[in-house]
Amino acid sequence: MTQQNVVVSETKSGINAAITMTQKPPAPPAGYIPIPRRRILKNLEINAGQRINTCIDSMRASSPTHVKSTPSFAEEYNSWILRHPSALDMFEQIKDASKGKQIVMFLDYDGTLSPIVDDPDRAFMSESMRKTVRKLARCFPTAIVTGRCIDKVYNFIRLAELYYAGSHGMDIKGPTKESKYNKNNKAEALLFQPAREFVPMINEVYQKLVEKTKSTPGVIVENHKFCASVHFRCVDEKRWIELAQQVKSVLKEYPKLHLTHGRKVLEIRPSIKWDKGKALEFLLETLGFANCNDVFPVYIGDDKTDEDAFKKLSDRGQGFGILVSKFPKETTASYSLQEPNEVMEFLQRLVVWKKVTPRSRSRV
Ligand SMILES: O=P(O)(O)OC[C@H]1O[C@H](O[C@H]2O[C@H](CO)[C@@H](O)[C@H](O)[C@H]2O)[C@H](O)[C@@H](O)[C@@H]1O
Repeated sequence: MTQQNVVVSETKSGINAAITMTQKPPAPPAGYIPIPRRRILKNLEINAGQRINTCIDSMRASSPTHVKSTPSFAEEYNSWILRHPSALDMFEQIKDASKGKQIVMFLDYDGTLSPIVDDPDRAFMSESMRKTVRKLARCFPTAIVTGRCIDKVYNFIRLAELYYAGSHGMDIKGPTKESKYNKNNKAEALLFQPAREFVPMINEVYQKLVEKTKSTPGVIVENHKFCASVHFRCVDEKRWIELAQQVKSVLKEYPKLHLTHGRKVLEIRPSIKWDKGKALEFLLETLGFANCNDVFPVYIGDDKTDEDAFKKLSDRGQGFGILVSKFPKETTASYSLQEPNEVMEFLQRLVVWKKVTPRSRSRV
């Protein structure tokens, strides 16, 4: 396998934070009114408290408790579905919009191809979903874009003909099985890891997180090689503050890492300018669609981290995003599907359409 250049850029905030902690404060300017040290410390405590509260708010937001039968929910849902109609209901329009263009499929895993379950190690994909994705990959170039590390997601999917972008796009690999889209196994050489230098740090943080959170019942910590996850789906809500504090106390030693939130999961990620949106763009370039007008990328995902990819498509003005959700959520995706079963139906319809569409009407 060949390896492409490693591009790593760090956010200023992480570096600044490190400098602030080690440097002596500069001399006060003329007219400077000294603030008592006690008040500064108090303010720092308030800021730290606010940060924990923000973290707790995000943890709650990742697990909304909607009462579907209330009139206000119905009203909110009806207005949302008008803005993000079902991709199944809009299938004819989607077909029309993509005619003559090369569809490229991007699929998130958890909550999109497999239903959300309590134990991340048991998030199995159904056999019918696997068959559908296999057929899909015969019709269109298809990539899995996931927060999980490639090895874990591959164990669930087991389809060698797909592109994989694991660890939130920080680990990109091409198909290992020859297909229509990677003749002569050219794509097999593809390996792109923009956060490679963070692997030892993530390993260290993972071990510290396991140690720090072991007193919190229900917590699961996962090592995804280029990032780590702390699951709180099975942690009693009364202990969320304690858990957020444990995680933050580990992270404060690592200014080059930052925290994001997924579905009942805290994600620890390197502070580099890379996300699922960048991974999508990279894959389109790899497939030869860098400056192409006749490409039609479709990204299906259910989580906050998928928004980076939805936004990328919206910025490019190409294709569209589909959010998998039963509940109204703020999103840049154009369409929606309620659950993995609907995703499967949508993919099956694409396959059937592709098979009956004369060659002249679609690009491949
Ligand atoms: O990008 P994704 O493929 O959606 O991965 C995001 C996270 O997915 C997994 O966690 C989620 O699914 C679990 C199994 O259903 C569920 O228990 C958890 O609450 C969800 O957040 C995965 O375990 C994480 O590491 C991924 O970051």
